[in-house]
Amino acid sequence: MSQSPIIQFEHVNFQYESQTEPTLKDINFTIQKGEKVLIAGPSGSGKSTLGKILNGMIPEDYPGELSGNITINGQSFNDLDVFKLSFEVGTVLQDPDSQFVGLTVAEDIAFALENDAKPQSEIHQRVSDWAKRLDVAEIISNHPQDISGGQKQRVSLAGVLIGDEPILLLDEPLANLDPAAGEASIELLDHLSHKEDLTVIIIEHRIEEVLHRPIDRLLLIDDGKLIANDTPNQILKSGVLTEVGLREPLYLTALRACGIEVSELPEVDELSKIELPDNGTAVLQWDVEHPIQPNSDGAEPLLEIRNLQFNYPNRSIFNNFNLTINKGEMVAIVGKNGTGKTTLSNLITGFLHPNQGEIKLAGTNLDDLSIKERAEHIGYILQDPNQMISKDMIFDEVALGLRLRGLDEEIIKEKVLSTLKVTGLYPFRNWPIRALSFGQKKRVTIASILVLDPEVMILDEPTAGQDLAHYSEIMDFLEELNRTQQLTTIFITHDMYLMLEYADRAVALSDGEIIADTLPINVLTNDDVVKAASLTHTSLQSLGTLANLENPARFAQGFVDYQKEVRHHE
Ligand SMILES: Nc1ncnc2c1ncn2[C@@H]1O[C@H](COP(=O)(O)OP(=O)(O)OP(=O)(O)O)[C@@H](O)[C@H]1O
Ligand SMILES: Nc1ncnc2c1ncn2[C@@H]1O[C@H](COP(=O)(O)OP(=O)(O)OP(=O)(O)O)[C@@H](O)[C@H]1O
Repeated sequence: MSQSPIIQFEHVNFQYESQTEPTLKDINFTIQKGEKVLIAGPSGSGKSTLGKILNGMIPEDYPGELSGNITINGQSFNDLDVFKLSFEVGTVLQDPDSQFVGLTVAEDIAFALENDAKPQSEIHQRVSDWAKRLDVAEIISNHPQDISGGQKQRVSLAGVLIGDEPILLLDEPLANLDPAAGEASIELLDHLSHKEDLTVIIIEHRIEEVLHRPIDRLLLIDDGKLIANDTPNQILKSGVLTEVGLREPLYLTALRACGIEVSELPEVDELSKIELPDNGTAVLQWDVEHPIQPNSDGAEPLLEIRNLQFNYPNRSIFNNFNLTINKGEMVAIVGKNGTGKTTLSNLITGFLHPNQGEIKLAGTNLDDLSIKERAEHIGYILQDPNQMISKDMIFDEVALGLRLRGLDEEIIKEKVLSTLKVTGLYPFRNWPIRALSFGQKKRVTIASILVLDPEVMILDEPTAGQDLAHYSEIMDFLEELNRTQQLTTIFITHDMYLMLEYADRAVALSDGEIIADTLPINVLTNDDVVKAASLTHTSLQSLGTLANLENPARFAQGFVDYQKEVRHHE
């Protein structure tokens, strides 16, 4: 890494036109050429706002008051417009949908090169190389809307990496990727940054996943201020991440729970660098003292899928698929990007129709119900909140379904406000939705379904883009509904901790087939399933292995359960 600044912020403030307070306050930092920097911070702290300044969307698309000095690759920000900046900064946005310009995946990946008027043969070659590297070659002719969420993320990554800009900015690049693909992307970025002197800036909540490969520096933002700017090692030791409501790597939380003084260990930013005091006796002792509680199962079938067959015009997804979800269960559906999880949800909610087979809810064949009637019973939260939102104001969005049901306005108000409270949105009740961060928008969509009291909730990646505090708030709330009202909950997730923490059953899919249907922990103990479903082991398991425990996976589950217990008592 050469010591020459590529990005410099001096006393930068930014206030959106519609806000009364600045969103970024006196931000100062320098990023050197070739550095790999992680920007983290709670939801709504201003991370994406900072990203939007870097790529010129602020002030171009989001007007407001920007002050201070910014230099990018030796040029003053004042001399750079969005067009000029696009040669300096390649961006992968948080919401890949808003970035697609081509009619096919291939066109989309090629866009930057077409713009540079590169020869067609070179474009072809490079598109096909990048498509292979990001595992999207198979869907290269699809329309960008006709691919899965994780595939969209990979396509936008390919479309940016192909452009060769000196600075790469990625806003939540891991949000929709399956765990194995997430690791692969981080490895790819690491490889590129070593080889090509590329400066990489990653905005992410998922700190542990980003630290899968070394990061030079971590910038921590809280409430619009830069509160830490240091090596990951120093920041992790300080414990500041949990103080601002972010999730530190779980192996560190586990070490602290075992009574090990993390701040006294020399290097903690990789589990493999940690030398456990007394050969891990403290971990062993903790493990013995915390046996896991067996789950009780009550089996009253609620949702029954029988002999389901479904294909898209050019692709078969399900062939004789069978699954029963029982009343009151909290089920996680996990598996590789593009394996059919969202398709399955769309078949249940009626947005798609099976070619063969049937889906029943409490004995009623869902084919007999319209989408609207199904929606009375089954709430569906999409991966991308922007696809669900139709109103300008938060209150109106959450009230929409109740108004369609013709309820009295007083009752609507009461229900909406109480739902806004439990979803943590009450302070924003009079805000326009466009002034919310991505994570906050996601909560609005959850609120707008919860307010309708469904019997089954299907959530596609409920916690993607959420910081730990909001993630726990939403999931604890769903869990409480599940416990007290027996609300059957199915969630699709790529987050292995989420699965361990909240699901009482996990269904792992691969190529449209169920390859495991068992307790979450059993999914992670079976190496064949982990591989086929593109999952990863958790660092808690690796810590268990490091401490020579007999059953490291059981330790992981024990610790996750323990943490939840502790949180409930706080
Ligand atoms: N278009 C906008 N207009 C007005 N205010 C906005 C706009 N976008 C964001 N904000 C304000 O800036 C704050 C920070 O938003 P930003 O998207 O930068 O947060 P973030 O840290 O990236 O959050 P998340 O992790 O949830 O995506 C929001 O809470 C909101 O107050
Ligand atoms: N409208 C469509 N037309 C054709 N193929 C589609 C369409 N929608 C999805 N596909 C393909 O069907 C497969 C399953 O997609 P689906 O969205 O169900 O996957 P997923 O398991 O939810 O993935 P992810 O984890 O990335 O969200 C993918 O290979 C995708 O490219």
